[in-house]
Amino acid sequence: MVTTELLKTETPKLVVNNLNFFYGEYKALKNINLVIPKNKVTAFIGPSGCGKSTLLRTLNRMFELYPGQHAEGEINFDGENILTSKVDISIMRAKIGMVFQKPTPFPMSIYENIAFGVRLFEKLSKGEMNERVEWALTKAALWNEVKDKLHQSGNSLSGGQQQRLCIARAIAVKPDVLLMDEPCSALDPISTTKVEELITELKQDYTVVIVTHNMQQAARCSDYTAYMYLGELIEFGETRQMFIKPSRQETEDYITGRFG
Ligand SMILES: Nc1ncnc2c1ncn2[C@@H]1O[C@H](COP(=O)(O)OP(=O)(O)OP(=O)(O)O)[C@@H](O)[C@H]1O
Repeated sequence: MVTTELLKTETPKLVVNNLNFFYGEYKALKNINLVIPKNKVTAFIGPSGCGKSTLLRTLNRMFELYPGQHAEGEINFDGENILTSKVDISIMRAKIGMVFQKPTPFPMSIYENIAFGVRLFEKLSKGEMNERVEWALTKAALWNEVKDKLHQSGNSLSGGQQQRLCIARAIAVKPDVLLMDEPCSALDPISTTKVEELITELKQDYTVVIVTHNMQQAARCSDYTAYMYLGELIEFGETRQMFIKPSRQETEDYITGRFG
């Protein structure tokens, strides 16, 4: 129902149909059906262990890096099911980029952190690469802080700057979708505000999906929210609506802190 309403106003970017996910025998996602709208921020919320990160990692097949994990069903990305074996995984992961909970700069310079991934996909001249590095760092609201020290190690930056560097790295390969797994949980309040502002700006160009434990963060940053519990999608809808008047009692109990 919500999906039908949503499709009247939004363009779907990712469409999840009958998705089940298994860690070995354990079924961690149960028949998930969900539409992620284009150029919007969608938040996954729910109590610890409900499957938020699992769902996020399924959206670009990140789980395949680990043995014994598999997904069944469909995840249509601009109409192509990315769970089929025909898909070129490295191209798909460049289109559906990921930012992790802990900032993970590569052990190389700030400049190389950006250029490294770009070189895997494109052959740019030195001048074009310089432009791309500046563009990505500007988009990630980091350029002014690092433009005079591009050849210093990425690890020399503060935690908040490192996380923006990781966002710049993901953006540099020109993805369509950015998946963010609790991107602010290792950051101080000022860095968190910067990254939240950045997320709001990024949706002009990208579709953003964010996992968060922080209700206020979901309310501040997202347009749509999915509430999950025990591997099931309980409710999905407009964030404003869900926080004012959720349609399910379970969602209300979680949002108001009565549960979880
Ligand atoms: N590598 C794994 N092997 C086996 N089970 C796992 C693995 N990772 C997660 N699980 C289980 O899958 C379920 C969903 O976990 P997931 O990490 O997706 O939840 P989450 O909602 O992101 O939790 P949190 O908010 O605590 O990060 C949990 O029951 C968890 O114990």
